Amino acid sequence: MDQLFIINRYGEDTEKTTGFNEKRTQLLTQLVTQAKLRKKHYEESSGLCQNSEEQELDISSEIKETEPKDEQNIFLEMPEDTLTSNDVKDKVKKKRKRRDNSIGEEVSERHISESFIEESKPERIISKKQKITNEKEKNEKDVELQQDISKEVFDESSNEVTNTKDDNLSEAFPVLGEVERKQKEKVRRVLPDWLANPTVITVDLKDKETKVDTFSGLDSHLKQNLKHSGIHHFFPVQKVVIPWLLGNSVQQYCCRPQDICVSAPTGSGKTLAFVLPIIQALKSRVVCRVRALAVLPVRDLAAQVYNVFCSYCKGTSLRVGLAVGQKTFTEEQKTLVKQGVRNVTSLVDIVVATPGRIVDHIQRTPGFSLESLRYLVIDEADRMMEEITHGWLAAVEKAVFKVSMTSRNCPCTLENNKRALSSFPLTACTFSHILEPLQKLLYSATLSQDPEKLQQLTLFQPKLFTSITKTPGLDVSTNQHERTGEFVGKYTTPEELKEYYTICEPSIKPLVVWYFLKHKGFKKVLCFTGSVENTHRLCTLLKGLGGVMVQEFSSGLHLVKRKKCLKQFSSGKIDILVCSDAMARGIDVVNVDYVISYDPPMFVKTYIHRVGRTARAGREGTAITLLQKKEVRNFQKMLKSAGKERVPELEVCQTDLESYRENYRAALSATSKLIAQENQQKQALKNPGQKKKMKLKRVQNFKMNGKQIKS
Ligand SMILES: Nc1ncnc2c1ncn2[C@@H]1O[C@H](COP(=O)(O)OP(=O)(O)OP(=O)(O)O)[C@@H](O)[C@H]1O
Repeated sequence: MDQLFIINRYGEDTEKTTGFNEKRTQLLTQLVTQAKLRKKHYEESSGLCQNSEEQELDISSEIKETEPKDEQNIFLEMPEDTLTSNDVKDKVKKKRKRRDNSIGEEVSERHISESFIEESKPERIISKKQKITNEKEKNEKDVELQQDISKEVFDESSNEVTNTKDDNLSEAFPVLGEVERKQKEKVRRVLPDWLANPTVITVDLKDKETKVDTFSGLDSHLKQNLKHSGIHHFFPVQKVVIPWLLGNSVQQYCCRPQDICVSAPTGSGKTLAFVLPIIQALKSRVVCRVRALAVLPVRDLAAQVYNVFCSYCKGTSLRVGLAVGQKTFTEEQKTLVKQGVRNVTSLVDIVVATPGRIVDHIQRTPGFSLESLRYLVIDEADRMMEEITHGWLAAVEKAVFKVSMTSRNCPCTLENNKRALSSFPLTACTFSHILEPLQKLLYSATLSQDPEKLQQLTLFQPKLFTSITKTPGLDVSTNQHERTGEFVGKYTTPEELKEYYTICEPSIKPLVVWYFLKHKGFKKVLCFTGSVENTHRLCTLLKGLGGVMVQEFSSGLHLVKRKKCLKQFSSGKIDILVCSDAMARGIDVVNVDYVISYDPPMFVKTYIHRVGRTARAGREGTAITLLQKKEVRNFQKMLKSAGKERVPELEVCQTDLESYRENYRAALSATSKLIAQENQQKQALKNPGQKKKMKLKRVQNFKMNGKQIKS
């Protein structure tokens, strides 16, 4: 733009200015001689800066002569090349002053560039003028001459720059520090030793090597319960973690057992990997006290784990409690503790809870004690770490270590707690509960390695069990963490999972989902949307399209209804369950064949948990993500960050879709009307006046209908 402007400006000015050609020729001749002089001068390489300044001032005074009368206006708009001689002088002075004040590497850099600017200013003006003359053919010769000069001068200038840098500048301006800028090396994450050197488990769920019958360490009633549940072989994560925990279950009087973190793919049987060893370790307890606490992020997950504990505790005297806020607080209190005449006793050995509710009981349920807690299970550990800021773990630990942290781990320090013990009669039982150490067991399919978050968990000598699959092309080398900064098998997905993406415009996404069901015959589909609103809208639209059994699954549904819904889905009565991400984590829905991500997941963890609802326990499963064309790159990038190969595209035949378009349009308009009506009703319910009117209307309708029925 500048250049264009100058050309125009000079073009106009030259026409206005008389005798321009003569002056230009004079100027050019002057420049040739100056350039030659300078060349000579540079060769001698002395007094360079002074020289250039003089020349600059000479030339700028020449320029002033050629400038138009309307100087002020032009000054406002003009680039600095065309300033008047006084301005140029001022500028040169200012620059020199600034330059003198500056230090370090900046000094030398700025000086080099400024000296270049100073030297080349007149030449640049000339080269711009040259363009004007180029337009006018009569000055062709001048142009050629001028080009030669410019080239010569430019060559000299560049020579000068290097020369200046080498010789004169270093003398004139002392260079402090290095001029060269080194490229910063990327900061590489160094994992703590326990994350960098985990126990690696190869997850092959089809491996039938470890039979339940021959597995040592578990009681016969547990084995019976396993068989009742149709489990005859242990999955790899169970095969490794259960014996390790059982080995630790024997009380160690002088040392606290290591805490563990288990990272294994979705549906690989992590729940039984803590349920079985806990039951086995506690089954011979004498006094009923809370000895195991499993904390899960949401009510449904807690209820699921509670059911697993209950079914495997059959045949033992162990009792399990649930604290998730499903019942009223008083009702829940009654299931956890019993108020006696003189004291309060625990009614449960194992408690499954959500973080908020357990804190409530610690604070408000008299006699609810965690002082005997032996196992603290943190399932969906990465999600639970996010909740830690709410202080649930601190509250639990405070309740656990009420006696004193050291006395729990080492009897040698009991001396220090004489005062605490003096209020109790000393029995074997008193000592046993004090000596029970606490062990934290963390489980997740997407375990976080954020040191800050892990730090908050206050793990004791943690040990990591991680899983890898035998997928070809997967990097499973033991020093992988050195290159990627992540522990081996951080985001492992089931081997049986097939992943695809489908490109489609947002406007036809519902049609594509319907097409999969109706045209491709997909059954037992879980469809994830990004919000509860989208869930409702899609569900209504699919119902409108007809021909498929659709059900909405959201946190708005009552727990009983949700259970019923899942049952119907597993038995095949429902073709597609539309849900939000509330359902993505941990929920074990039997027989999900397809997972469709209607709205693409925002985070890789969300993706892993969503697709993990299928291909569970060694079954086959398919996951399809609906994407716009522009989203594909980011999606692939996200999966790459999880160590996955490129996911292939599943194309939808457009001509097949076309045949359903008419039907789709009708369903769309019906859906928007329906949703508008629903919104109106919701608004009306918010307004008390309207609420009364609607109630009256309903009563009237009811009376009318009653009369009609009677007649
Ligand atoms: N050894 C086994 N043999 C057959 N099925 C098993 C075995 N162990 C667990 N299962 C079944 O596998 C399914 C998934 O188990 P589980 O819910 O424990 O997985 P998970 O690893 O916790 O998954 P997520 O990370 O999604 O919570 C359950 O239905 C469970 O009954």
